[in-house]
Amino acid sequence: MTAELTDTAAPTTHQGILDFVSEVATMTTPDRVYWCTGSDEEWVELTDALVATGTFTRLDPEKKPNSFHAASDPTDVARVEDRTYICSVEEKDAGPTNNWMEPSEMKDLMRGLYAGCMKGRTMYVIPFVMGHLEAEHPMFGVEVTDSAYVTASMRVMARMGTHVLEKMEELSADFVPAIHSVGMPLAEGEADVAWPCNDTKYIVQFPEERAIWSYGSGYGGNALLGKKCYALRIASAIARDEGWMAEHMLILKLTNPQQVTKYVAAAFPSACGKTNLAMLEPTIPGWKVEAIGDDIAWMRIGDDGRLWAVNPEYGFFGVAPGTNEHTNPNAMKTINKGNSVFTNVALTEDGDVWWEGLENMPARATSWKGQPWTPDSEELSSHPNSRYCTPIKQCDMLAKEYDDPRGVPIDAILFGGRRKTTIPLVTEARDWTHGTFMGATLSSETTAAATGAVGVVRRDPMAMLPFIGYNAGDYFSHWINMGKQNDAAKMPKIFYVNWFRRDDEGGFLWPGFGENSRVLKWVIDRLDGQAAAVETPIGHVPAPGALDVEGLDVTEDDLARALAVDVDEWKAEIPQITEWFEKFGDDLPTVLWTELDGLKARLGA
Ligand SMILES: Nc1nc2c(ncn2[C@@H]2O[C@H](COP(=O)(O)OP(=O)(O)OP(=O)(O)O)[C@@H](O)[C@H]2O)c(=O)[nH]1
Ligand SMILES: O=C([O-])CC(=O)C(=O)O
Ligand SMILES: [Mn+2]
Repeated sequence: MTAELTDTAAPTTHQGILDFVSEVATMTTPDRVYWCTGSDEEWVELTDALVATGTFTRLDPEKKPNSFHAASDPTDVARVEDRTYICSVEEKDAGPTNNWMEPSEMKDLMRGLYAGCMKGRTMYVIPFVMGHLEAEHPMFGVEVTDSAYVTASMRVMARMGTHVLEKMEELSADFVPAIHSVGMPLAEGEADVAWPCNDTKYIVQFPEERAIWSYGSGYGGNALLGKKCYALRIASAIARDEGWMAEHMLILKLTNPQQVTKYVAAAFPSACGKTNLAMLEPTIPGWKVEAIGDDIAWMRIGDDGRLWAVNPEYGFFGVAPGTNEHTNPNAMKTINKGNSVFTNVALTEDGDVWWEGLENMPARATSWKGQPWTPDSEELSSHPNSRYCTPIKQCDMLAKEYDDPRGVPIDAILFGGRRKTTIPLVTEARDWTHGTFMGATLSSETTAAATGAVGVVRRDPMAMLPFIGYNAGDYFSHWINMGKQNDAAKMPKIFYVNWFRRDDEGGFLWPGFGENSRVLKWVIDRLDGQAAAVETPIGHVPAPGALDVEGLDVTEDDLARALAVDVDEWKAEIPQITEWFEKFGDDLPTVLWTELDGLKARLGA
């Protein structure tokens, strides 16, 4: 580490922060403590140091200015859901979908792991705020980490630095203390490796205490603790207590040819299309999409009784493979401006990055594993969960409302998953409770965003399965109550979409990406009753001819199959939903059983 980034004296009088930092330093014994400022000089020093240790490779500034390639340890590539715990005081408060351990037992165990774990390293102190610093109740955090990579990434993903620390001091603010260590202390004189980590991993949330302890991984949601750990797991517990919602949702602004504006939030599981939808380029003339968020939405009832959403993040942590000028031109423009970190993609000979699905396949490259790669190689050049980390402000199509601490009033919520069968392109819920049923029974094939088997259908309620920071049965009740306690007419309408239905040969029935604007149009037109729908056992679907398919290159047969409600496929779903609901015992709101009974009756099941 360069001389500049060493032992900065504590730049705050906030006693809670001072105590937290000194307690962690005493436990983990770093060689140095560095308080992050968020300055440009700090970025230069951090990234220079990361280049010096071999973690970063600087990309050609002509292609990607001020940008870097990183390759993780091949065992540390995604969120580790089996190592993720909700350590509530009572086991039942973690519910049947979370791993649990008694908090003091977990703390004893982790204190053992943390003891001396930062030896030989610098401990970075990152004061950050999720959401706006000017919010009515700013949501502060302090992450301490022994990873310069995490520090550089947190600078992109969250508002952080001296101005945040000063505000915390001014308000004597509460904050979420978040401890992160890669779990690889260095002995005297021992050389570091490019991606330190530990085979033992724990990603732990203490929901009552509002604290996060993470150990052993340097990757993504395991390590950038403002994201999944705070803005979803801890925030969902806070939101339940305070009557708001923390959801795994993109937020977009949609403007129609008559300049009428609507706001849509959408919950899809990891690697199921949130970033792509948030940055969509409509294929239908006169329509415009602007992005507000691509992963997380915090939603509160406003004075007007509507549900207002903000994106608490400051950057995009997007899936690289599949991203290209056709599927997501706006992501390409954003990353091409530079100031980005690319992890686990291929490095080309001319100092750029490449991944599967990107244009201009190189004749030779270095794979994410550091091996020579050519188009004939059997292995992929990039890990399927490789990511770009890029500042949100670089996105030209970011809506101006992103900067408004009040957020935007949501008109429609979409749930969606990755299903080869059964789930039609789009279905409208009858009401909020039915929409909650759709969300609670959401299913999707697993992806590479988490370790474990890929392509297995699992229930992923509201796309929050790995992120609900408390009992999922109580979470469903909270959803139901949000509808009951507020003016139903002002709550968003709920829809269920599936871009991933397949034909018999395994091809997608629906072209997706920009063409999804046609579905958004139907959704928006439904809000004021302009688009026709037919009632089916599972909800309202577009009436024949109601979906705008002008100029769309899809056969009538494929379109019909994408939209079809197949009663037999749905009957097969019933035992799975029943089994899923039974997991929650008495904690499942009875109205969800009533919804299931209604569905069964309508299907004749
Ligand atoms: N077939 C098809 N694939 C899509 C569509 N939208 C996105 N994808 C693919 O799905 C993968 C993940 O898309 P993202 O938009 O990054 O997913 P995400 O939900 O933001 O993922 P996380 O960042 O993990 O939360 C990429 O490989 C995309 O190319 C679509 O409409 N149709
Ligand atoms: O958390 C991560 O590592 C990446 C992400 O956005 C997700 O998995 O939903
Ligand atoms: Mn995500």
